[in-house]
Amino acid sequence: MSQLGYARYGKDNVRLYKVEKDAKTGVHTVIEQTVRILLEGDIETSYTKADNSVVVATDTQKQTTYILAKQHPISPPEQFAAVLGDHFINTYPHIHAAHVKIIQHRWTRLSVDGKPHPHSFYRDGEEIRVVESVTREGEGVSIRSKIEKLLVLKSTGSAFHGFHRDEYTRLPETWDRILSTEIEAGWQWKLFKSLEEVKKVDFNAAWQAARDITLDIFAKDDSASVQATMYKMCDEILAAVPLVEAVDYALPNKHYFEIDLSWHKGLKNTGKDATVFAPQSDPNGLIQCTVVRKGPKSKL
Ligand SMILES: O=c1[nH]c(=O)c2[nH]c(=O)[nH]c2[nH]1
Repeated sequence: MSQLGYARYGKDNVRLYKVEKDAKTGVHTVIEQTVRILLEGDIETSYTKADNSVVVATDTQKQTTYILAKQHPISPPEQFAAVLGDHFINTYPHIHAAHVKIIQHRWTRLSVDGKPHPHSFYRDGEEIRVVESVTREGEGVSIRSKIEKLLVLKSTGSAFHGFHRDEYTRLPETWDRILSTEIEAGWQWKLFKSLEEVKKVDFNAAWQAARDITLDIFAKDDSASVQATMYKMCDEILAAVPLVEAVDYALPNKHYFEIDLSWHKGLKNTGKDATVFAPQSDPNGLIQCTVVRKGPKSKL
């Protein structure tokens, strides 16, 4: 009558905190992550025959996360994701693939009396660093790194004109508008054949470059559209990180509407006189793209 089409299972929302204490200086470094593990393999009978003998319990996966976090660095998260994936496919012969997602939360060192404090940190925004990896037996590790929830706004230096017009078009052209978005940027690494290959890569430098490029272009570009600005970001990241195969962005266009206040004593608040705006929570534009290195034309 029926058969299992696809299955994977694991532990989600494993919260992890690790501190490194420099014995000489007394300086602590802290990392907080949220980990998801999903395993694939010869696990059909656990669904179809109530056969739990093939189940590596999700609690075991959680305990393993803690143990490997103790035995290995958990930063950069790309490498820890690969360590976890490697463990599951090499420890259990019937497990053939491990999907690992790690969200790294921000703990930024506090400055106190003008000096970096040795053991105090603060959350300087909701931005997260995300890694999604798949370790597949006999193939290697596929890794995608991401920046998410980085909220930015520029109060000028953005235009939108020359767009297609027809009888459905109401939007006026603008040469000066507010541009705000919550940055979601991803970069796909070339397939790594082994954990050893992964360990040689400077993922932190790539993350820093992607973040710097994103913010630099956001601020400096005389933006013709979200589309044109995000393409420049992708292009520069591809140039800066040779091991990256593709860069993608998903940018909501968070609109700020002008408010006509002329009904009140002729108050001027439109066009070049606009200073008070109404931020919109919805709807929002959503502009996405993936940019790859030049080669045979890909489908668009
Ligand atoms: O940068 C933009 N891209 C669009 O596609 C678009 N559409 C729209 O209404 N405003 C904007 N802005």
